[in-house]
Amino acid sequence: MKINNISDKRHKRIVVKVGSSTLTHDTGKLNLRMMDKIAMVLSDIKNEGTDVVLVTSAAVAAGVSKLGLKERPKTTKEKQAAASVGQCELMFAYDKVFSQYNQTVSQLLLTRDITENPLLKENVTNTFETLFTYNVIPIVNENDSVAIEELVYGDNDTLSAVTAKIVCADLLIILSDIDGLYDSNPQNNPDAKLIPVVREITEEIESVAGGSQSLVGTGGMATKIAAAKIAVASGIDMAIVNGKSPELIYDVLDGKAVGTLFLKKESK
Ligand SMILES: Nc1ncnc2c1ncn2[C@@H]1O[C@H](COP(=O)(O)OP(=O)(O)O)[C@@H](O)[C@H]1O
Ligand SMILES: N[C@@H](CCC(=O)OP(=O)(O)O)C(=O)O
Repeated sequence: MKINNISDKRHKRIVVKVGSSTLTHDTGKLNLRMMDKIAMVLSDIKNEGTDVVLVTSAAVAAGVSKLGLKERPKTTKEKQAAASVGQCELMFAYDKVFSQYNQTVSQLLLTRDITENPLLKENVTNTFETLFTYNVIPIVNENDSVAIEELVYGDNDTLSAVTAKIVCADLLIILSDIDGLYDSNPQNNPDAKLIPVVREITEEIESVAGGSQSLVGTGGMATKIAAAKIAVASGIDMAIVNGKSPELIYDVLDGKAVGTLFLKKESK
């Protein structure tokens, strides 16, 4: 069933965000099979002629594992150091999996306040646009050594919406550890029901979106709603789907009823 007009136009540019819980095993180590699946789908979509940006988390998780730490650090400086180690590991793994599909990737470490500084915004925009002309898939994470606030609150969801706004994407897809937004947190309520389409982000929608309960994820649904607000206000549709099946990205592009879709103002 087609639930939206997303598939009526060809997508010129999409941003896909994937969180730490999707990218790591319960052991805390990187889930390489998952990274491979994501690389395959995104490379395929790129081959169709759509510009793709990947916003990724999991630098801290990868660093914790590589440093052999027993648990995720509590202090900001330890998280920053772990992210610094883990970001190398993460990009090394992405470079390898994307190379299998003949795709060149690049790394951009951003802070979400870049839109507030015209010079920084112009520099970042120029970098993205030039990378697109080279047919590169840019891979974005927070600059965790610089953006202390974001590391503390852990919120790559907002950064993905800011990125989608900067590159003027048509669509932002957030891959989560859950099927989408429910009318209450399914971890606490087994009767919770999936909300397939959100046409307006009301107070009621905001009130059902809680925090994260995972050991590695941080933002929960609350930060995804914050991201959706930025996206829809910027004329960008946003979808939340389960990251366990990256093939769902094709379904979103085809306008099928998967996950939760937040419609931009003009689509209502
Ligand atoms: N209303 C809700 N619907 C769905 N998930 C919710 C809701 N409220 C809170 N959550 C929590 O948000 C989590 C998803 O966010 P998060 O833990 O940050 O993972 P990820 O980084 O994979 O997106 C869910 O697993 C769930 O525990
Ligand atoms: N930027 C950091 C933290 C971001 C974070 O935890 O976000 P998420 O996993 O999407 O809730 C990292 O890469 O580990």
